[in-house]
Amino acid sequence: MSGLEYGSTFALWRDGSQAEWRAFVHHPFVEGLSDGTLPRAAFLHYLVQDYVFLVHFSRAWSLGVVKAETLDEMKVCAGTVDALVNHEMALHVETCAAEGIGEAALFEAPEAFETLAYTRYVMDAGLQGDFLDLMAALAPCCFGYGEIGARLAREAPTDAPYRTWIDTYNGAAYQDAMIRVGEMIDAALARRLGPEPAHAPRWPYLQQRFATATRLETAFWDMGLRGG
Ligand SMILES: Cc1ncc(C[n+]2csc(CCO)c2C)c(N)n1
Repeated sequence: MSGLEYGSTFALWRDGSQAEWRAFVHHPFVEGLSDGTLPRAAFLHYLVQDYVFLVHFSRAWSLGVVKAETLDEMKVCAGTVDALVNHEMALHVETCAAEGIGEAALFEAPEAFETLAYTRYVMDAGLQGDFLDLMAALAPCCFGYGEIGARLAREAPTDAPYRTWIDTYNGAAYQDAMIRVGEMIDAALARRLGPEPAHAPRWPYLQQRFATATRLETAFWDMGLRGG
């Protein structure tokens, strides 16, 4: 991958956190999704926690609407909230329903510390900081799953047991939405930091937020594996 699929800011952030990024996108949990060796119990444990994660992530994207400075930023953030609460969580609800776990149980699921740490870190980035701090903390989730979905769609066998998960994140709807998020983030940085955002004094702080959120993604996979 050239790293430019989701915009130039993401490419810079990813290059600035290479070790953390690799640990996230090549995690054993991801390789298990690809070759089908991931235990079903680990997948379901992950999926229940991911539902809780998405509830709080929707709140964080809603904060993006509050912190936005342009209508385009509001549109992308509001569109992501809509996609999450009205569409994306359906993958979780349907897969869990097939295993006898209802939506009320999902909503009530006790939150793992890893879920709590990651979602509240992102929320705090947005509350303490501004729109850019929030986007730096949200970016690994968007582009990481986009990258993983695209790679696994190429590498995994067509009849892989976790194909529905893979196809969801490799799907055109998801990939197009992430491209749009990447464009919006590039414009948001240019607007606030000028044409060379990486030279701005606060760039290292944004890079650090991206790195921390990436480490929290890795911890989330670790938590999934322990549930197996
Ligand atoms: C732990 C975890 N990280 C990332 C995603 C993927 N994701 C969650 S919210 C969102 C934004 C727009 O849809 C994306 C891409 C996930 N499901 N679970």
